[in-house]
Amino acid sequence: MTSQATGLIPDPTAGSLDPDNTTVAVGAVGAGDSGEPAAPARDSQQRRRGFVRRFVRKPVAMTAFCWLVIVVLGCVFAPLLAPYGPEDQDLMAALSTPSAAHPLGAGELGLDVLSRLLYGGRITLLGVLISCTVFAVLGVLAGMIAGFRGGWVDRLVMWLANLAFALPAVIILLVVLAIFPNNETAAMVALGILGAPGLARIVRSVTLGLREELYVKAARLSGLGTGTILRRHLLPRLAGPIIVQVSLFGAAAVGLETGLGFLGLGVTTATWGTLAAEANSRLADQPWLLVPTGFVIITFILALGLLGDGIRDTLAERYSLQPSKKRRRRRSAPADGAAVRPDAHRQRKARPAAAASAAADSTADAAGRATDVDGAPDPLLQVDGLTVAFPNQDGCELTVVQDVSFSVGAGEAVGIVGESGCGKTVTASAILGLLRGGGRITAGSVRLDDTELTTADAATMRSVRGGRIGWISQDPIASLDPSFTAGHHLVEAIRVHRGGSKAVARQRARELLELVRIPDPERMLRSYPHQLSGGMAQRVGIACALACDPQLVIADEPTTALDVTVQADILQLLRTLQASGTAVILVTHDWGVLADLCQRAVVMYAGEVIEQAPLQELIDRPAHPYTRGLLRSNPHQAVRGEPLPTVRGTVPAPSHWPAGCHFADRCELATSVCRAEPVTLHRVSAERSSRCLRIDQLLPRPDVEQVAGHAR
Ligand SMILES: Nc1ncnc2c1ncn2[C@@H]1O[C@H](COP(=O)(O)OP(=O)(O)OP(=O)(O)O)[C@@H](O)[C@H]1O
Repeated sequence: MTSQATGLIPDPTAGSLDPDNTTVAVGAVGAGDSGEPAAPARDSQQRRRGFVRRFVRKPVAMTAFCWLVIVVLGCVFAPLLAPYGPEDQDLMAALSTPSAAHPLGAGELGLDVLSRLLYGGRITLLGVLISCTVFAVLGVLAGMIAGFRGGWVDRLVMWLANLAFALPAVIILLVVLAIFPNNETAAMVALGILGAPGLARIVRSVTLGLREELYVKAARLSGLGTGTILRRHLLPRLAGPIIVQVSLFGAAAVGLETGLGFLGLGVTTATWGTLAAEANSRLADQPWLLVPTGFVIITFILALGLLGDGIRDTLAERYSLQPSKKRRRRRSAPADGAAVRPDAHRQRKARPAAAASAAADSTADAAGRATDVDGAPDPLLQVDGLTVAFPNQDGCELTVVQDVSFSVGAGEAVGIVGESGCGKTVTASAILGLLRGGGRITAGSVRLDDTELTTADAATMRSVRGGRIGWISQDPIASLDPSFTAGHHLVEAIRVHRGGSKAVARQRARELLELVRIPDPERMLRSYPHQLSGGMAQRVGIACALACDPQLVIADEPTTALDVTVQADILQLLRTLQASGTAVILVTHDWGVLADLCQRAVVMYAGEVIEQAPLQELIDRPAHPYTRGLLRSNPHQAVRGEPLPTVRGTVPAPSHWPAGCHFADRCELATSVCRAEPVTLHRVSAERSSRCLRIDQLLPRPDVEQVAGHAR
């Protein structure tokens, strides 16, 4: 079962993955895909500008930043910069305005205002730092875990957050200071804890959105653990809101710390707060004293807010450099189209039957390698009676995929086909153990080679995802984290399973890019997702899926988002991959794509497998009225001037599945027997099975070998 391990990856220097060399040459595709330089070159320049260059162009944020740096450095280096010690007295200069000896004047007993501001700032800023650290660590951790995990963890964290909100913060702080008199650290820690639920709520709501991003799913599918995904893929996207919230909280903490000092509740030594209190007490004698202290406190708070806004805007610009979906689609067309086969479009339009036999022929060797003496493929993947349910709004579980059984032999390509909502993606996700939204496998089993996946622990599943099973997404650009280069994605995917140094992983990444026919791998390693066309991004996605020589690749509508000419190349790549010995599950609702690649098809309808058969047989003689209807309504077979036949009605939602045959309400052959009770999948011949009771109306008698009992 590990046959793919070494033989899978042909020598990249051979120039092409194509086993029969009948199609695209490396140079051709390479030229085509590299024929998209204009936009990437511009994007590349924009990228190089980087965060710092964009930030320094914001005069307000830069001024705020400089002022904060000056104040912080002044406080940190107070022993070096301050002309006097914080308690040094110059009685002759008491309550004086600015002079050469005292640049900001002197307070009671001739204490130098500038020196006390610098020394006092050390205590104030340390308190603010402590408070912000507690606020950020607690808020970010709680928010990310609640948003990412969901379920009871989310409910618990939100319950605690609501509880914290309900507590009167000022009273709690006064209680803390009563327990720890003049202990400002305790007060600032308490302030951080009391503020953290607010940050947690914001982080949670952003995380809830981010966790549904395809690139997060892709990271899980490549085997990354939750901690790594949170740290590497979510935290950078959360940085904007976190920075803004921390800066606002920092400003509030400065205000509170000085307030405590002003009220005499903080430390007794000089802080900005005690200085303000002193100045306030001598307002009638020397009003000037309030000016420097008030100025520093107010401008520091203001600068924190402006800095937060500036950083947030700069981060937002970084992401706004990504093209819109529409632009992505536009870019995927001409860039790749320039050098694809002239007959690509025609091939895509080819009748499924013709393409099916081509697929069968071109992959006969691979399939042959994977068959035993009886001609039955080795079941690399065996799915038995898989049933999946999701919690519905009433808190009950609703079954959305029911009793799904099929197998995939080593090196075999199997297509799962059906209308939207039939359960294809849920089935694929269940195989990978990645059901979102509280979904769970309620019955059945999934076995990969010798590993039972439905009962495997988290560590085993992480090693399976991205290791033994690769995944190719339907939206290649969205599957790549916009914060990272293609090289980073590949190196990450390689190292998570194989470990080793970055240099070795990068070399392997380069080889993988050559393998998927990317003409300038070095440049691609440095490219960000927004710089890629759809076709290029999909090649990178395929390279990621192949990173650890998987036994099986699940491709979820891998060509749906691509231009038709690029589709042909991606399909060719998958065909070649499969011919090299890797099994492929292709999730699709496109017969053309299916026929291009697969030897067998599994047809799903309303959560059930309703038919499975070798592709050519299924196309020639469908054994279920739904398959027949789907094939008739295939747009590739449309006759100009004639309306395209359709299957009337729509797929019923899982909550409205009929008691009997799920297809009965749309079926022209259905009788009362079909509606009476559930219909099981029964064997039609050695390699075929169907869930239809009227099969004798569809197939000639000799084909109907056996119709087993249909009642459950
Ligand atoms: N998180 C979820 N919570 C509840 N129901 C879900 C969830 N995900 C999917 N479903 C339901 O499961 C059923 C199958 O959905 P699935 O996405 O697998 O269909 P599909 O055949 O892959 O469709 P498409 O081709 O549009 O992707 C649908 O009825 C869908 O509403």
